[in-house]
Amino acid sequence: MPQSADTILDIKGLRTVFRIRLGEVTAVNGIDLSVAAGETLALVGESGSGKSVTSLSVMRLLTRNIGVIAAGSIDLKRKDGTVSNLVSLPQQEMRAIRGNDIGMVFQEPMSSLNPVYTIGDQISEPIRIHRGANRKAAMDAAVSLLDSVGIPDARRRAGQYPHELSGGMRQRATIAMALACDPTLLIADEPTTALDVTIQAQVLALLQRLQRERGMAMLFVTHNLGVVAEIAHRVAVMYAGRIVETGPVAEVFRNPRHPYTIGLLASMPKLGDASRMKQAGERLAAIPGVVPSLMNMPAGCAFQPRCQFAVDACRAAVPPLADVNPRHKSRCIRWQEIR
Ligand SMILES: Nc1ncnc2c1ncn2[C@@H]1O[C@H](COP(=O)(O)OP(=O)(O)OP(=O)(O)O)[C@@H](O)[C@H]1O
Ligand code: NI
Repeated sequence: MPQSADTILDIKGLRTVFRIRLGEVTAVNGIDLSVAAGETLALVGESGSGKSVTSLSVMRLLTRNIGVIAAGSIDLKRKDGTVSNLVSLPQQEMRAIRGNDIGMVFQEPMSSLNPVYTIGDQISEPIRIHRGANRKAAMDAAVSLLDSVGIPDARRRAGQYPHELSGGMRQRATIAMALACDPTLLIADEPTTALDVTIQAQVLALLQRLQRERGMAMLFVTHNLGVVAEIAHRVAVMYAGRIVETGPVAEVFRNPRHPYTIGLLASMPKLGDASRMKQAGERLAAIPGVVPSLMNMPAGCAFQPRCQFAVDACRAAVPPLADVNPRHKSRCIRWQEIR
């Protein structure tokens, strides 16, 4: 499918490997993904499927000398309209892109916040660096950002240190920090997983509102299909480093065409049942069997040992990503038969 003019992130053939003592593991094994302006793409899958390694590859935050992008391209349309292939940029240029063209929100807000600086100083810092604003103007911008992410009494909060804020308020502050320079792309990796259930819903709603208002592209990593249904336009389901199904959220949920997606959906708690939604990660174990070890992958389709539909051909070769329709793809040779 041709890329639309407003494609912000365009990943092609990405392969990311880890060179560890026992050898090499391929955590991301040739994935294609694109996210347009104004669109949220969710990456979903069980623990270890390669979601975070994908987002770390885009941010070029892989552990140096251990995690390596071995193949593929990651084109990012930047704020000035130019397109850069992030794979080939030196780290020095990536530092100018992170926090400027790409905003980042992680699971644990304290991983983004420095405990020894006030919230206001931390949010105004990128504004001073990337925009060249003076101290006063940058602080005013930080306070207005804190206000826009729903932090009450923003001026006073800006003068406080991270430990003086609740977990939910801290995550709102990191979101404000991520948005400080008006990024074209927001990458959120499990941004609500560490929060209380009621706070989770509020932070999700906040991210959704900000994504819409700012027309950003958002890459949203989660293991929770309930969250996908709430926030994303399109979904890519990952399994053992590959995308096994992708398409518009409504269509994939209504008409899943990969046995793994069908299993995930079957083990998903009912929507709106917040306390059970939080347990969705554990409940994915409702699919019999376990995710294969990347060091010891099964022959053919990686899901075949757990699949009730598997036939000999599934063990013979890795299935290609087949077109269910131009927007909906499944990496299952039996996609037409399964229900
Ligand atoms: N620093 C590392 N060193 C070696 N291998 C790694 C490293 N980080 C990730 N991996 C490998 O990559 C695989 C995928 O990890 P990743 O963090 O992307 O999973 P994930 O889908 O984000 O799972 P989770 O839902 O638990 O966050 C891991 O199972 C592991 O084999
Ligand atoms: Ni992860």
